Amino acid sequence: MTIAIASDHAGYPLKAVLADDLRSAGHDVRDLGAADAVTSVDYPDFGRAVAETVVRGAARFGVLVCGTGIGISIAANRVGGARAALVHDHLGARLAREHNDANIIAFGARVTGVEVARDALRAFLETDFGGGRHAARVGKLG
Ligand SMILES: O=C(CO)[C@H](O)[C@H](O)COP(=O)(O)O
Repeated sequence: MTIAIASDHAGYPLKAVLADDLRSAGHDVRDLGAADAVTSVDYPDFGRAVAETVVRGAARFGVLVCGTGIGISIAANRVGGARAALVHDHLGARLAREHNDANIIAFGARVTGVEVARDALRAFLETDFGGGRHAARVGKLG
């Protein structure tokens, strides 16, 4: 599937690992930046870019990384139709899909270990939305 990914400078090292994993798994990865870990950039630009790409249907899912994951997920969620979940572990990743139909997963590279993030991303992509009682709730998100 097509997956859009982006980070700021703080998230760049983890983004690079996750993008490699996605390519190895056969996904079409659209890397929207940042270009490196040394040039200081602004996380809202990258959160918005991935969210707009997902919402217009050019990618099925988005992956975002900044230092904490907080700023970049806030930015993504300012785009209507984006449901960005800041995730710290496997269970959160699974439930973000199953309960919230999240279409973007966000990580904090300064707070979440690389292997935890890799495992959480796999769980996110392997889990379908549960529907049922969750559908009306997600509908209320707008
Ligand atoms: O986590 C973040 C936003 O939520 C940013 O990655 C963080 O604020 C960047 O900080 P600095 O410019 O000091 O590297």
